[in-house]
This record gives sequence, C-alpha cells and structure tokens, in this order.
Amino acid sequence: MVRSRGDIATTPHHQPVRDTDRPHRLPQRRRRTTTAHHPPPARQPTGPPLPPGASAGPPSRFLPSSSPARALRIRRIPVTAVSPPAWIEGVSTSLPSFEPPTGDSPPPTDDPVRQPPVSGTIPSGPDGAVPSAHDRSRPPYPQHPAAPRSPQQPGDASAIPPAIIAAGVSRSFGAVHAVRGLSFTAQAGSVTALVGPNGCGKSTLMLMLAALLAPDAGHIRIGGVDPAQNPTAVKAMVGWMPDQFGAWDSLRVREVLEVIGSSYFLPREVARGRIERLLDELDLRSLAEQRAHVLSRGQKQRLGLARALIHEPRVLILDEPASGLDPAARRRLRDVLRSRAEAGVCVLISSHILSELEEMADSVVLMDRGEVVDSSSLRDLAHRPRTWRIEGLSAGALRAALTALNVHGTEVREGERTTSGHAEALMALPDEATAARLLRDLVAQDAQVVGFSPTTGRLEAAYLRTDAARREGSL
Ligand SMILES: Nc1ncnc2c1ncn2[C@@H]1O[C@H](COP(=O)(O)OP(=O)(O)OP(=O)(O)O)[C@@H](O)[C@H]1O
Repeated sequence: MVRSRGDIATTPHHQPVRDTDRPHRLPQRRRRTTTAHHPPPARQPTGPPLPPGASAGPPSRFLPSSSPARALRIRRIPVTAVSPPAWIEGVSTSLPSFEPPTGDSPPPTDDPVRQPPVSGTIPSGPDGAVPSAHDRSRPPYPQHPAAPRSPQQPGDASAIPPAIIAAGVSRSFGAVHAVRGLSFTAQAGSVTALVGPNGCGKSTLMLMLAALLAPDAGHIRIGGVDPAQNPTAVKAMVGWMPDQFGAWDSLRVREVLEVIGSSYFLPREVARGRIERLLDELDLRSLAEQRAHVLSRGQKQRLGLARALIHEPRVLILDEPASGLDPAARRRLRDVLRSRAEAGVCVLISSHILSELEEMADSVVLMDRGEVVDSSSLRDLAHRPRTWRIEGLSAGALRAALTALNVHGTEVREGERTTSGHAEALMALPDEATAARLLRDLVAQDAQVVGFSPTTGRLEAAYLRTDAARREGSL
C-alpha cells in the first residue's frame, strides 16, 4: 500500500477523498484540452520500445463515448497506511520425493509444457535412498524442461493484443525504487492476479496503469492508449479501486453512486439502472439510504467496487479489494469479477489472500522488490512441484504400499499423532499428473487411502518458491 500519494480531492460536499480515489473523468469531446483537471504527468517516460501490439491509437471498443466530467477541487493532505492482511503460512518442503516404479506407467503424451523447478526447494529423501524427481538420469515421469522464469512476453498469449501492457516500467520515490524495469501483460476477458510481499510495488504499478502516477521510464498501454499521452481516455476505460479511499461520509450510499455516475456524465436513467443493479449485485441494497460514514470497512469496500463498476469499464484495476470482506462478500466479489471477465473485461487484482485469488484468477504475476519474478497461467501452475498429504486408515498399510512402490524415506505418522486421526505422510511431487499416478498406485496397493490433497494451493506454492517467501522465513 502507498503511504502518501499526495493529492486529495475535495468533493462538492467538502469530504476529503484521496487523489487516487477520484472518479475517472471522461475525455473531452468539445474541448481540446483537459489540463486544468487532468494535468499530464510531470515527467514524460522514456524506456524501451513498445512490444508488438502496443500501438498508440486505441481500438475503437476501448474508446470512451461520453463527454468530460465536472472537475473536483484538489487540496493536499497526508494519507495514512492501513495494515495488510496476514501473509500466508509457511510450509516445509523438506520431504522425500515420489519415485514410482520404473516402467509402471508410461508418461502421458499430452502433458502441457511444464515449468522448471527452483533448485533446492524440493529436496530428495533424507536418507538419500530415493533420488529426487530432478536428478534421475532416466526418470519414468516427465521432467521439467529448463525454461527461464521470465515475465510473460507481450503478445505471446494470444493473437488479441493485451488490454494492459507494461514494458520496462520504472518509478522511484527519492531513493526508493518502487517499480524497476517491470514488464507484463494482462488480457481482456481474464483475471490477472498481482501478488507480492508488502512494499514490492503493486500499488505503485497499479497507480501508473490507472493514469494516476507517471512512470519515470518505460511504456504503458491500456487498451492501446498511452496513459502518459492521454490520461483522460485511460481513466474513462479503467475502473479503479484503491486499497483505501475516502467515502464521502455525508452522502448516502445511493448518492455516492449517483455522484460518480454523473461525474461520468451517464444519462440519469442509465445511471439509475446501473445503480439498482449494483446495489443488488454487491449486497448494498439494505445500505442504500445509509450515510457512508456508518459503513463498516467491508461495506465501504463493496461501495468502492460499485464505484469502480458504475461506468462499465473495459479494464478493472483493483488494489486489495478483498481486504475487510467477510466470506460471503468475498464469494460475491469473486462472482462479480468472474462475470466481468467473462463479459470481456480485463481484471487486474492485487491481494495477499492467495487461496481466494486462486479461485478467481486466470493468471498470476509475482512481484518482488519492484520487479516481476515469475508469471504463469493458473493452469500451468498444475505442472509445478507441490507438497501433498496422503491420509490412510492404517499407518501399516500406508507404509507397506509406499515400500511396494519403491518410495523410501517417507515418514508415515500414526493416527494418534495427527489431528485427523488418520495415518499421514507428506510427499513432494513434481506435478499434478505425478500425484494422480501415485494415488492410482497407492489404491492398487490397497493403501487404504482416505485423503490425498496438496498442502498448499497452486498460487501459494508458486509464491513460496520466490525469494520474498524465503526472506520472510516462510520456508
Ligand atoms: N508516495 C510515496 N512516497 C515515498 N515512497 C513511496 C510512496 N509510495 C510508495 N512508496 C514506497 O514504494 C515502495 C512500494 O510501495 P507500494 O505501496 O507500491 O507497495 P505494495 O506492494 O503495494 O505494498 P502492500 O502490499 O503493503 O500494499 C515501498 O517501499 C513504499 O514505501
């Protein structure tokens, strides 16, 4: 989160609102300049040439069609940081790897491309009797090809130009390099998760994408438009939800949405219809006539999301929208974002709640220290190593089955020592296909398996393999 972004807008009702929380105003139709209300970034970015597909002119479907919103007067007051949600728990990977019997099963021929393991995170068995899945000379199962862990290259995911392109983007605050030469893309019609530890630059990046902060270097395209050249058009395309924002406390919930709708110059009837739908969709109807200052944090978050959606943006940029939401509201958030993605919206969302991101995201961009350190589709994360928990009715039956499968060095804990009451074993497996074959073989050996599942989600496992997780002591 950003501790001090500077500008705060004051509404006609004189309620302080963060600069980053101001409604995006639509581009001018009649007037040629908007500099009075949308000054261009102080510094014009420089950087590497744009990747393919990053043309300066916006595709027509991204172009706004409305006239500009009224200006909000601006004054500056400091912004206070709020604590982020707890970071994820650590998981030990000091576990033996599964080595199925040679010749037991042919490797599947339709396995998609695998991601490379990070050396050292999936060690071999403690007694050395079982070679790791990565050091066998002729493994019976597919190995991970040595692909570089590099950020997605713009244009390689689809023939459709990405809705968000960042190429070599940097931004510093004095001596702090918040974002450093960062490149990534996000596609229309998908949810992209932005994940990384506190202070890694997520909010700074999002502010630049939303045309609210100028990069020092690099290039950004939102729907083909450069925020540095045409911030007004970008703001019209983007629905922005900051990690914290002023709530215009004296206004009622419905009035807040009406003000935002009018700031986009939505026709009154159009705005009214959208407000009614959003009140239902975000479970705000019972709060519609409440003044904003009585809302709880989670209710304000829902109102913030409604504000971001009111102009039906083509790109949604949401900074920790799930923080403060109860479980039902989080499910609702997931449904809302999935429905927008299915309708063709590009959704970029940051969060520390990886299990929930996993349920709604199509792809992930992992950041650390201002840089992208990894990126993948959620599907491809299935082909990465994870730790699996095997539960059985009998420790003896589980041990015997593992021995018969030539798996040595795996500790099988007796049911008296586990919370489930089942015998348990933990194993590091290179991918989900291997896990499926191990389960099949255990069942064939009558291991009395009653539970077989990964100990972490795909996203969490990917995060745990980053330097950030190691620094935090998660491993
Ligand atoms: N306006 C600012 N002035 C000075 N430093 C800033 C400013 N905004 C951000 N920073 C610094 O830039 C770095 C990145 O901050 P940013 O808020 O982008 O991180 P983040 O990944 O969003 O963190 P979190 O997960 O805690 O929200 C941090 O070191 C932060 O202190």
